[in-house]
Amino acid sequence: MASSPFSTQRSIIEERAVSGEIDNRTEEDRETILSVRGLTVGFGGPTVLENLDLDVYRGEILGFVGGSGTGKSVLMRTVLRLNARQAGTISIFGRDFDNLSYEDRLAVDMRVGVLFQQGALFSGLTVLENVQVPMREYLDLPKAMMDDLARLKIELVGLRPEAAERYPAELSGGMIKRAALARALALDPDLVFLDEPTSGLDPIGAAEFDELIGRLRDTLGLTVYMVTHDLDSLHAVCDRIAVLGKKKVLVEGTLDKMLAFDDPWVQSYFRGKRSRAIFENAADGQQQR
Ligand SMILES: Nc1ncnc2c1ncn2[C@@H]1O[C@H](COP(=O)(O)OP(=O)(O)OP(=O)(O)O)[C@@H](O)[C@H]1O
Repeated sequence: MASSPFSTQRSIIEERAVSGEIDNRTEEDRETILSVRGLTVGFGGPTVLENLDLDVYRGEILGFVGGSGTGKSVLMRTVLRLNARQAGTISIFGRDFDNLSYEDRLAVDMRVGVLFQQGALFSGLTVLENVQVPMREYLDLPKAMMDDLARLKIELVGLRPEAAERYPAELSGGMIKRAALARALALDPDLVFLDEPTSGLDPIGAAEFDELIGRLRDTLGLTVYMVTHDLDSLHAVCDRIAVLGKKKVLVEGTLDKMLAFDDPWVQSYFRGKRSRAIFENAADGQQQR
């Protein structure tokens, strides 16, 4: 839903609340929004991903982690059809991508937003114009309407209205991430991919960004696929974690499952000094409440 540029954020929230999309569903009735099966990707040499399976469920924030160079970006780019694959199927919104017509692919693309690492804003365009890039690509709207919609998105991500007229070089790191998020939300997507959204932000900026992601998921019913190295983000906003290793999804589930999983990388990542500090502080905070 929500691909119409005419729907306001309020109506989206109301529709989703009425339709029961924003609720606490049990595991059994989770709707799979993205399903990857048997995915193999390589670039001529050894494969980067091999026979990988992954499901992403509607309304969740999935945190995707893994050692450097394990293929997190390759997986995301392959799902977005920016990389070729040697084998495997990708179903999105319940439809196998390989069997879609050109028009259906465009319709699927409109329901997906992407925030690339470093924001990837066009330096020669203002924030407003950057947010309008997907609108120009997919929609045929009068300029005044695109301006209104872009300003709405800019407000939605917590940027001040004046930011609309600024160029990327005039923005702080946190503002760039927010502007890139506004662009990812330009077409009211159902699913957003975020590639290391908090990298390069200071801890306060990163925490604010996490809070924004959580709030957008809660209010818009977004599904979020977030590649991250940020343990704070995993703890603060992710409902589920997936770990990439040995060319596939090594383990997925809750933090408790990660802590119990017998693998050297998973153990050092989730039981390292820094992780212990984050998780123990959080546990103390909960006990004191
Ligand atoms: N277009 C490409 N051509 C050849 N090799 C590639 C290409 N894209 C990625 N790779 C290789 O695939 C492997 C996985 O890269 P990828 O960028 O997905 O890792 P990552 O898990 O995202 O790492 P990081 O956390 O450091 O960003 C690397 O060895 C990389 O060199």
